[in-house]
Amino acid sequence: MAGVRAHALVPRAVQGLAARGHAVAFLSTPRNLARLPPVPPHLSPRLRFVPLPLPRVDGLPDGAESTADVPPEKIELVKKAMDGLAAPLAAFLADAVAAGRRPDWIVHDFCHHWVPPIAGGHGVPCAAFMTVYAAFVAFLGPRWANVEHPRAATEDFAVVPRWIPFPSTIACRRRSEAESIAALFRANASGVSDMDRAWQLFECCRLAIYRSCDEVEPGMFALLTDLLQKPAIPAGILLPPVIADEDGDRPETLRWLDDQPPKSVIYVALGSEAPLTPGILHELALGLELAGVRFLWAVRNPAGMFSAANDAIKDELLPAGFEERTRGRGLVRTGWVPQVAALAHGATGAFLTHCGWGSTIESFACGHPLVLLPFVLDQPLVARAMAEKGVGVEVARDETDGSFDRDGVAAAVRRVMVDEEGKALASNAMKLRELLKDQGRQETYIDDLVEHLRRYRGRC
Ligand SMILES: O=c1ccn([C@@H]2O[C@H](COP(=O)(O)OP(=O)(O)O[C@H]3O[C@H](CO)[C@@H](O)[C@H](O)[C@H]3O)[C@@H](O)[C@H]2O)c(=O)[nH]1
Repeated sequence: MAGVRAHALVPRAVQGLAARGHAVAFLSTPRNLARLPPVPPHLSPRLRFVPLPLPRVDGLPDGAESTADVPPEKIELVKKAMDGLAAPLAAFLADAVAAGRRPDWIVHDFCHHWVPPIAGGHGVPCAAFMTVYAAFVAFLGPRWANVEHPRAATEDFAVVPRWIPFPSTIACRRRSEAESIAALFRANASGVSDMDRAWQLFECCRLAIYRSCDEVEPGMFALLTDLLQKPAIPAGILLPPVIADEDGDRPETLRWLDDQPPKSVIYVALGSEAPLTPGILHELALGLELAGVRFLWAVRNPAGMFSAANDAIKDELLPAGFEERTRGRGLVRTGWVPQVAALAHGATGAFLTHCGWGSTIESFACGHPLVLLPFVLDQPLVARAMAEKGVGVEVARDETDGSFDRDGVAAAVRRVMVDEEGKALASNAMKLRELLKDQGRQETYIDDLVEHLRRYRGRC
């Protein structure tokens, strides 16, 4: 499990298994492991992080190990480099088996289609862990459904797939959205299409685990079980805990929030994979300026979130004079921002999000109304679902080319933060929070997952 996904998931999912008495080895690359929260001492006897150095591939910047470290056009190179971990994983597994420590399961990310054959050679079953919106997996569909109903043109992704048996609005609305999904079906610089990775995985794994739950996506797991012909297990929303003081040092972003009035700030972040151009960042900046509200903006450096010289690059990313004109009511940060803690802060009142599934889930915990600015993959489908739930409004876009402008940003931000409509959105978001805040209920999803792992371990 690479990068930002692991950062969000390790505390609840992996620690949740260790807390139930299971020994867990968490394999990832050194830099991704270093970004993870430390293992609590009471779990350290059962949970260990195992670093597998990432092989070099041409064109991948030094030190890049996750999608957050590279611009969108290099994301496939991260997958290609990750594919080079097949031999180290095989060696790790062979050693474990030889030492009498054969794992009961390997649980892995969607893109590692090479894991099940290696695991199968040692008689170890695999489970795929899907961190995207589960409905998106149903929208993509299994291989057999795509063979029966081929989707060749981008227009084919603008309609609800025939294999969704109940009334649904799940379809792309704009050409740019459909194009990003159609691209998943084509071979890319990693040498394998994303759909081939996912399909090979589904065909070989025994279970598919989803970061979701019935309260958020009712009916979806029965459909996925049916479509993919293997149990679809919701693991719950796996909210990471709020860590506000890292090593006792309160981050500057949180100190800035401490000085703002309650619920006055919109937190702005667009995740790690949205294809951001200077034009997009400028319109977003000018829209925030026009909206006239307080904001905390975690800007992803297009060169990679962890690039050095993060602050120097702001001059290139932002419109001239933007920071001076918004000083006092806005803060822009280009490095890592503790998003979960920023969202949970009392000064934050709304979230402008790209609708990545991780960010969307994190918003549920705080009951924030959303300004929806989706770009690619599952994000447009998540945005539509959030708008249908009445918890957010989407930034207006040109229906043909998908572009947006500062006026659209300002209008959506004001609808959520200033206008009367914002109160209804906030109230709906709080209702959703109430539905999901039952930690006992969320823990039963992990208990059910453990039960499934037990039950399906011996089956072929
Ligand atoms: O400065 C930062 C930047 C990110 N994060 C965290 O990083 C994660 C970002 O995840 P997400 O919101 O899912 O965004 P992406 O990284 O863009 O997610 C990719 O993967 C998701 C599934 O895992 C998909 O839903 C998205 O479409 C795809 O872009 C979240 O937990 C954030 O809290 C921080 O804490 N601080």
